[in-house]
Amino acid sequence: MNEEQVHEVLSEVEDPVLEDDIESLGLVKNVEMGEEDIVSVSLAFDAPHSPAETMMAERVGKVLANEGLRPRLRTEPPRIPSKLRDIKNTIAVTSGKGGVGKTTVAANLAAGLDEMGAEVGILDGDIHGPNVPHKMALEGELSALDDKTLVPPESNGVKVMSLHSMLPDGEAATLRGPKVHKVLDTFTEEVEWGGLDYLVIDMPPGTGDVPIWLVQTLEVTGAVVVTTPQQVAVDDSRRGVRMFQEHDVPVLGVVENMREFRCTCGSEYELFGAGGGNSIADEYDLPVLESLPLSMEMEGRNVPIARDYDSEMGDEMRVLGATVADHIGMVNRMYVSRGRGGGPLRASK
Ligand SMILES: Nc1ncnc2c1ncn2[C@@H]1O[C@H](COP(=O)(O)OP(=O)(O)OP(=O)(O)O)[C@@H](O)[C@H]1O
Repeated sequence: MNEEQVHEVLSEVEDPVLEDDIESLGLVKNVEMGEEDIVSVSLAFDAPHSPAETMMAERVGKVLANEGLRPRLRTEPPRIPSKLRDIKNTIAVTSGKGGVGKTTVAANLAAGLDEMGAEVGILDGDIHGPNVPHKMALEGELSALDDKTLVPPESNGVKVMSLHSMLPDGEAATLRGPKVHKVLDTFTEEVEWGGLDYLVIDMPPGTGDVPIWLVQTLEVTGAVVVTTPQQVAVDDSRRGVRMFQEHDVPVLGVVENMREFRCTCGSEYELFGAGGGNSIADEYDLPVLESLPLSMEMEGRNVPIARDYDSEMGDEMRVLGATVADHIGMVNRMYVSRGRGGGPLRASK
């Protein structure tokens, strides 16, 4: 079999999200026949552990094996330029309003992706109220390799970079002007992440100077917008969606948090109304990535519930990790096949 025939065989593999075959989408970057029926195929996949990309890679392996070939698969990143060294994908988690669970979702997204086997970091971009360390029990402290390189502490394998680790308690809230910019520069230039599949950024709430600086400076792969069902939270989230769209950052979808109160007695109550997540998702043609209950299990936790395999909420947070990875993969593959911003971001599920 020659390389052209291999390409033909590969056109049997469908991308279930983009609804076309991987050859037509331009996702097969290179095919090389080697000795003893070994065929090396390089695919433009860059969302490690995404269920959709894992499934497509398995299918590629299968169709080639059916032809008597011995496939060796490689992935070739789509090369969306990144300001941060060694980071494949950056995911901004944002909310229009404080207190809706943005940090909780960011911490659990990071933990959920880590549970899938990915290399993950989290950047606490909420510099005036850095809360990430409280939600992720840290092992060790921030250390320095030299005067220009900081090594973040870890939480169960997730690297955590927060202003909280750099400043005495309470000092972050008083940072102003040039000092804020110095801190932001440190975050982007001096942290040794050591090769990540995903960096989750817990964005400051709202659409002020700092979030806009982060969006402009870090080449964000995709954004997740967290809202509660109330109308005020939804109104504020709209501004968040628009901020990302204005800076050409794909919004992956909406997470609706505190949808209803789930009591340990088994009953459910809609304390904050209903439908907020759906209304913003419909308005901007975005998917609802996950709809999470208000759960008593979240009380006083310092380890993300995504680590807990006995909890229903833990299952939901891990599903969120897989869904977000799939949407990041979709953004990257769309970038390869249609160019950035080339089409609506709704997965066909
Ligand atoms: N689904 C949930 N069920 C119960 N409690 C929750 C849920 N999500 C978040 N919380 C709790 O709500 C509080 C606010 O959450 P969190 O700090 O994540 O919000 P935030 O949007 O990041 O707020 P801020 O803008 O103040 O940083 C925390 O005490 C958190 O434990």
